Amino acid sequence: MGGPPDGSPSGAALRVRGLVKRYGARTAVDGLDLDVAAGSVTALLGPNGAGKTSTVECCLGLRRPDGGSVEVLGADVLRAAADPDHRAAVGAMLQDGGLPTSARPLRLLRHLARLHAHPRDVDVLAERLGLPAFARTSVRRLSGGQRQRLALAAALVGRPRLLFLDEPTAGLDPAARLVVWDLVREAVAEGAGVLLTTHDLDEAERLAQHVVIVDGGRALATGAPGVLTARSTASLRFTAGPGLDLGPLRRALPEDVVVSEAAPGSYVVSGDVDPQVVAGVTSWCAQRGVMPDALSVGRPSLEEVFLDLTGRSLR
Ligand SMILES: Nc1ncnc2c1ncn2[C@@H]1O[C@H](COP(=O)(O)OP(=O)(O)OP(=O)(O)O)[C@@H](O)[C@H]1O
Repeated sequence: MGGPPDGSPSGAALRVRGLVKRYGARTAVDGLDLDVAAGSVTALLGPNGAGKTSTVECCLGLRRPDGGSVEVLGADVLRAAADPDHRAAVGAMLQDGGLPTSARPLRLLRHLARLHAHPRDVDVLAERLGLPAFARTSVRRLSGGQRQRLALAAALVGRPRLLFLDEPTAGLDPAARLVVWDLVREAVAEGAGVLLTTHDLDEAERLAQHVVIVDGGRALATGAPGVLTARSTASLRFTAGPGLDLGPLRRALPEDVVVSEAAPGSYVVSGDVDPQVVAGVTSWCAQRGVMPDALSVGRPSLEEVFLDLTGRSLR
């Protein structure tokens, strides 16, 4: 058996061009482009039904695309899926696990490690993910979070050069989340390319160098998290009692400035927010005896950019 494939000459771990996936009359993925560079994380973000899972399944060779191309470590995905060396170089942690239900966690990990040329140290990996606490429990009896930690260990144990992580920290406690993030960063530092699907924008901002926001199977925006947030204009936010009458404030501000109560007691002033607008808001507060709390002016978070683009929240 040869070593793991080195990837394409460009260093791309994954290259997707014009991907189309249809289920009967429904088009789940509609001409999507996607890149994962070696040694980096690309986050695929989108609301429910956006086409993320279909995309990942096409990239893993689990579904045949209806159009476009998918290159995995420099080879066409369907050829790569049929080649054991390529398969060994790709790790995946999927929502429905795919772990054998009668297996015991540590025995399963040791078995998987033996299938790879340069596996991670099973005991160290298991310890970090807290697997020894349920080493004797069969997969079918594990809790959701335990199964997830085992699935991540199984995806990482062979030191994959391309790693698919589908909501890796959903439902994990905060301490386990930090461990998962550390493990992902370590895999990336060793040169792995990671495609991360997540509903957690904080996770995307922390881990990803590149973000693709999808909806309706199409990319609505792509770029570094900082670039995506910098594209949007600054807004002013403050909290105060809910239900303030915003009519007089709207009339006091320029027409292109939008004032809204995004959630009860949480106010957003967006548009061309300049010093005059800030002064207009604070003097309106002063006239009404309103003490604005947590008043800030700044670029929106990735979460707000996402909401603007898709009109939907991720959660
Ligand atoms: N096997 C299937 N047969 C028919 N339609 C499907 C199938 N799988 C997915 N779809 C449809 O394709 C669209 C995209 O689904 P997909 O699961 O790829 O989205 P997603 O972004 O992963 O969603 P979620 O965040 O809810 O997991 C949806 O409209 C879904 O109903």
